[in-house]
Amino acid sequence: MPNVEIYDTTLRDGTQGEGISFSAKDKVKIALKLDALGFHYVEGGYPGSNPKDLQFFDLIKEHKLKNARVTAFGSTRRPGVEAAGDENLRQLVRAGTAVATIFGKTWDFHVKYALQTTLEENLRMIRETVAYLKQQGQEVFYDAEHFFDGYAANSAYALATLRAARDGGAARIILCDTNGGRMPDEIHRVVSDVAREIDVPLGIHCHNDCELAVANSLMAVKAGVVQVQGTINGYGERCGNANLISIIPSLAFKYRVESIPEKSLVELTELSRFVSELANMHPMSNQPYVGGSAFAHKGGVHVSALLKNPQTYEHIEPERVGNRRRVLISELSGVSNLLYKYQELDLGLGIEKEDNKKLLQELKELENQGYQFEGAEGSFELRLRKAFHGYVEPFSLENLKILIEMRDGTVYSEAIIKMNVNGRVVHTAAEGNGPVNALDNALRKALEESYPQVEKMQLSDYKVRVLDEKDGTEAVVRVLVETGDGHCAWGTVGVSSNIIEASWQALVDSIAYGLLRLENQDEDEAGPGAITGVFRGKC
Ligand SMILES: CC(=O)SCCNC(=O)CCNC(=O)[C@H](O)C(C)(C)COP(=O)(O)OP(=O)(O)OC[C@H]1O[C@@H](n2cnc3c(N)ncnc32)[C@H](O)[C@@H]1OP(=O)(O)O
Ligand SMILES: CC(=O)C(=O)O
Repeated sequence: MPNVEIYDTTLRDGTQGEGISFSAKDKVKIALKLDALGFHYVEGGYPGSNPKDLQFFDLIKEHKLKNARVTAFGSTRRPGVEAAGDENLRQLVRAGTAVATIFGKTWDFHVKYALQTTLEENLRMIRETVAYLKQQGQEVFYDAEHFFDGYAANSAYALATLRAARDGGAARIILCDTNGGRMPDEIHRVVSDVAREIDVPLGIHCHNDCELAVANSLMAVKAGVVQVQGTINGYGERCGNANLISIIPSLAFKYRVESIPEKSLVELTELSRFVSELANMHPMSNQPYVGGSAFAHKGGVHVSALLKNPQTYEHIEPERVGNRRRVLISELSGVSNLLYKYQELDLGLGIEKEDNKKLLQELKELENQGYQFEGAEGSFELRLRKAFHGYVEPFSLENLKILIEMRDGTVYSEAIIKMNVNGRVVHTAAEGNGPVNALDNALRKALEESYPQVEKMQLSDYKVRVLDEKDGTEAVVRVLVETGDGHCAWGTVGVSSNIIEASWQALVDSIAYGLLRLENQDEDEAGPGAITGVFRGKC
């Protein structure tokens, strides 16, 4: 038995978040993933709301889940009708889940204004709905909506609503901070009070409107709840729900409270990214535990200590949640950042202290001009190799011409380049959707005979940032390019007051770095003695 059950509502409350919508099939994929990781409950949707949620409940029946119990969500019956005649409840029963979770009103203010019924009728609605669903063979969880607001306004009535749920036969009563406005000390005090009054196992469901949903959920566990409801990445209505991706490792590592099996914790980073991918949301880089920046170290002072002992600036080892440590190169770096990178890239042997200081100064000077190596590890490594390992790009530009022509209202772009590729002069031209695309096409064309591998490299992101807007169209721009080969991705940078030149620098670095990666991969395969492990980027 776990100490705390994890109840995931990504597929219901998560989809109440702005911009979040899953297809029925994607919902099934998420449910199966949560099941595989040992989540205890997966709330699949609101069957009384829409056909897609009903479809999910049909689809999920085709799968045998190993750990999770699927639950369906709905409300208490409408005022003045029989539970058996309520359309929402009919759909809830039709969903055919072992568990039904219903929400009901706790706050007298809501009963009066939202339901527009009497306090007594609300108590009957709660008790009769729970009892009816139980009679239909479902285990019933009762979500006490606005519990903490209701308790603050009229604690006697709020407790009476919980007793109505208990009398109807609820198996769990979940206290909800629906508006997300309550503070952690209050949550602890109120949950402790309720635990003394109500003899049904309690749960917690918090929203994040004061950025406290995780803290409030942890306080509720401290006060004795056995179930925590929340969503992956904290998706949900308004500012979101309690983020299970933070709650689960905090329970495990900070409080030694078991929830999902310990072996699943290393999968949390992957789970977070899997769900953000299906939700079509950018992963949040500063997300605790699993974000790309959660263990990214930038300040030289931090990196210096980290090299001596990682615990100096990390609250846990990143690998425990499937994340990894990163060190960034920037104007805030010290020599320690370089030393860390050398270790990471197996490149540092024999570099003198003075040379490190010189390279660091050069990097800081370049950052002052507008370069940014944080997102351009490819460009950084090329500089490192040029400075200390005699690296020379296998190609160089001799001549470049860009033609832009407006014909019959359409703009045509063409790039003509003359290059030296491995000592051979190559002259090519290519068209493109715009001058940068034409440039990219011409560069690839020039290289394709000597380096057919270039075909595998695709530009996956291209960002231009104007560095000093007040200079208008004369301003210096920074171009950041991300390139991938279907397996890994790497960033490169270019800076100039001419956007074409900045783009060219970033493109050249992207291809040169891609070739270097492949070359070293081949050498890796060639066996011991080869230069190893060049790339540590996003794979
Ligand atoms: C705290 C939460 O997050 S609860 C979950 C909220 N989630 C959603 O609302 C998403 C899904 N919702 C829906 O698809 C729709 O709102 C439906 C199908 C549930 C209802 O649609 P409609 O019948 O058109 O009603 P509408 O959405 O306009 O209003 C909600 C109704 O539910 C009633 N209601 C609200 N809470 C409860 C409750 N606990 N028990 C019974 N009725 C309730 C409201 O009083 C209102 O009734 P009214 O139409 O008589 O004024
Ligand atoms: C039940 C629910 O989603 C809430 O109270 O926020």
